[in-house]
Order: sequence, then structure tokens, then C-alpha cells
Amino acid sequence: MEELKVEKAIQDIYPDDIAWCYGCGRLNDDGHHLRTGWHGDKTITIYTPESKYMGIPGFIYGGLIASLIDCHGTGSAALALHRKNGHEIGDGAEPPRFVTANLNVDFLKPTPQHVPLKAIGTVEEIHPKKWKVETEVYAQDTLCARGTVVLVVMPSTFLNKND
Ligand SMILES: CCCCCCCCCC(=O)SCCNC(=O)CCNC(=O)[C@H](O)C(C)(C)COP(=O)(O)OP(=O)(O)OC[C@H]1O[C@@H](n2cnc3c(N)ncnc32)[C@H](O)[C@@H]1OP(=O)(O)O
Repeated sequence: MEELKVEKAIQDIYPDDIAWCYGCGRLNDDGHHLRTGWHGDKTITIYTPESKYMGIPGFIYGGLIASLIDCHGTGSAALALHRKNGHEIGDGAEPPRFVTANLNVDFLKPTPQHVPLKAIGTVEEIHPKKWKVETEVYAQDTLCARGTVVLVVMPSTFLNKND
């Protein structure tokens, strides 16, 4: 499989007030720092989990795979709506914000530890407030999990709740 790198990620430009997500917030020192960018007309997140995220020794804990699919979905929807609004990462515009309404995961094969996981997403707009992202998670060339996330534009009630 070719070596891939996410050069420009939507999480790099989340404003500070929403950059704290345990999965993908760049400001959360304890988090996974998942980063999602365009990969042609698909989206991509690449992540190698640390050894402690094991389920059965040698294999990744399923909850972590769900987290990867969740944050990949949030980032993918933000990328897609940002582009629909006429913007790209780096043009100075603030990206849209999404929260997860629904997350479904099929664990297809055991996911091995110590290899980069590659989440590839296909984004579909259902209506301007609601998007769906289908994600496939590969370990090297093996399709290990497939997930669907429904994302809704974040209601303003989510802000200012961290005090
Ligand atoms: C913030 C961005 C930066 C940080 C990103 C990191 C985030 C990582 C991902 C997360 O962990 S987010 C945290 C986990 N998610 C939540 O806490 C969300 C909690 N749920 C809610 O706040 C509300 O239920 C939600 C905003 C998702 C929907 O509220 P409403 O149902 O009042 O919204 P609305 O009525 O406007 O519905 C919008 C659409 O979503 C649909 N919808 C709502 N819940 C759904 C659901 N569970 N499944 C499928 N569709 C759903 C709803 O039917 C509707 O579609 P239609 O207009 O086509 O009918």
C-alpha cells in the first residue's frame, strides 16, 4: 500500500473553542489528535494506535475503532460543507461544526496493532443540516471495519458548557 500522509486537516483549523475533542481536538493533550483531509473526492484519516489500545492482545480495541470512525465522520462532514460553502482549508474561513447523531460500526476482521489504520470516507449530504459519512477502516490492505455516521450541524447550545 502506498505511503499516505494527511497534509491539510480540517481539525487544524477548528477554532480553539471546539478543538478539545478527545478523538480529534488538537488542543487536548491526552487525546488521539485524529486528522482528516481530502483524498480525491473521498476523505482520509491515518492513525496508528498506541499499544495500550488493545482488546485481545495483538488486536485493537473496538471502541477505539468506533472513535476513529466517529471523528473521521465529523471531520469529513465539516470538510464537505466547508467546500460546499466555497472554502478550502487555509483560506482563513472558519469551518462548520458537526456533532454525531448516530454511529454504526460493523467489525469485519480483527484489526491488528502496530500498523497504521487508514479510514476512508464517502460523504453524502442528506440536507444542509444533516450529513452521512460511510467509512471503511483498513489495516494495510485489509478492510477491518465499516461504519456509518449521521452528523448534524452543532446546535449553539453546545457552546460554553465547559465551566
Ligand atoms: C463540534 C465540532 C468539533 C468537534 C468535533 C468532535 C466531535 C466528535 C463527535 C462527537 O463525539 S459529538 C458528541 C456526541 N454527540 C452528541 O452529543 C449529540 C447529542 N444529540 C443532540 O444534541 C441532538 O440529538 C442532535 C443535535 C444530534 C439532533 O438534535 P435534533 O433532533 O433536535 O435536531 P434537528 O431536529 O434539527 O434534527 C436534525 C436532523 O437530524 C436527524 N437526527 C437527529 N437525531 C438523529 C439520529 N440519532 N439518527 C439519525 N438522524 C437523526 C433529525 O431527524 C433531523 O433530520 P430530518 O430533518 O431529515 O428529519
